[in-house]
Amino acid sequence: MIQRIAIIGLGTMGPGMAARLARGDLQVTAYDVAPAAIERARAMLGTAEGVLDALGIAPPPAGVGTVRFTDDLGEAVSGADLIIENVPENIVVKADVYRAIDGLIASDTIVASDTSGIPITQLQAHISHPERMVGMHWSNPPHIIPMIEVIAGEKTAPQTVATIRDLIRSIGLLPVVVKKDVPGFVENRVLYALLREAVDLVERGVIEPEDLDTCVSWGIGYKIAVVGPMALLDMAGLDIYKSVSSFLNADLSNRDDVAPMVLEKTGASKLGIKSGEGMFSYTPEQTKALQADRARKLVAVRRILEGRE
Ligand SMILES: NC(=O)c1ccc[n+]([C@@H]2O[C@H](COP(=O)([O-])OP(=O)(O)OC[C@H]3O[C@@H](n4cnc5c(N)ncnc54)[C@H](O)[C@@H]3O)[C@@H](O)[C@H]2O)c1
Ligand SMILES: Cc1ncc(CO)c(C(=O)O)c1O
Repeated sequence: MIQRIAIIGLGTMGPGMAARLARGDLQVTAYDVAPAAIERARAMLGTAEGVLDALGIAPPPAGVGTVRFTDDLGEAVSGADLIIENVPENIVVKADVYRAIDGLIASDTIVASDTSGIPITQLQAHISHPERMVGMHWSNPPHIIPMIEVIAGEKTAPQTVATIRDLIRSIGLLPVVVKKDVPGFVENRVLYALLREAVDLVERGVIEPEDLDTCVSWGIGYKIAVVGPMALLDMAGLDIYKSVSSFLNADLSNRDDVAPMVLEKTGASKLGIKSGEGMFSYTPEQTKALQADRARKLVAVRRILEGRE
């Protein structure tokens, strides 16, 4: 049974994840190699807890768990039943972490990666006892989005998958077990198909970025939150999908490299909210207001989708 969890890497994803797990009466230790990231995460924890209150996620009868921050890797993983690796999407960086923890943890401690899409089979080549490694892919913001993908690599034991699936379920979240270890798993394969086309349309001047967002959020996103893609095919009619896809599929972007617009912006350190500019520009005040507004709307929509309002 999982009771103690260590989170390694406290950037965009770590703090919300820590808050959500503690709300499930789990004891969390949170570690990052960068002291500034630990301080930022400490500050973000309270905000995430406020959002969990607004979502009406009541602590279990046993009470709320704890989140303890540490700058010592050994202390972070000591006695953990589960380690969630949450460091940058780079196999070299992730493999360094697995090597660093390998001698510090028991052979049956489960090691989960929040990778966005590196196959688990590749990751588990860098750890001893690969049967205890599993993909546990959260979606951002992790304290608000309830779905988590669970992915087995070639060497993952079925029991490891079952333990993580049951843990997710036990704290009121929604596990989805992905049946094949394909790059990007399922959520990001679908998301990146959409993002490839969206970037291409903006890059080719078909539409302005603001209008692209209006079109997709109101035309597709709002609807797809209620009617998933498979159900949408039935709602539209498979005959319509057959006719449209017969001419449209061949015209969709099939770019197999990164779009020049994205390379240009990342090359100029325009990374989005985290750097103050990306597709749009953000002052620190705007960022704060935007994040609060998005959290408020996501909470309201989720409550309605769950039939709680
Ligand atoms: N950002 C998203 O929307 C999102 C969503 C789901 C999954 N993910 C995945 O989660 C992982 C983390 O993503 P993120 O967006 O939180 O990244 P991030 O860059 O915001 O944060 C990564 C953190 O890891 C820390 N770090 C780097 N090396 C480390 C080490 N050796 N030991 C401990 N800490 C270390 C960094 O200091 C940083 O704070 C990635 O694999 C990413 O693909 C990201
Ligand atoms: C652009 C992008 N890439 C990856 C992920 C998750 O792995 C997300 C997300 O969760 O929102 C994302 O937006």
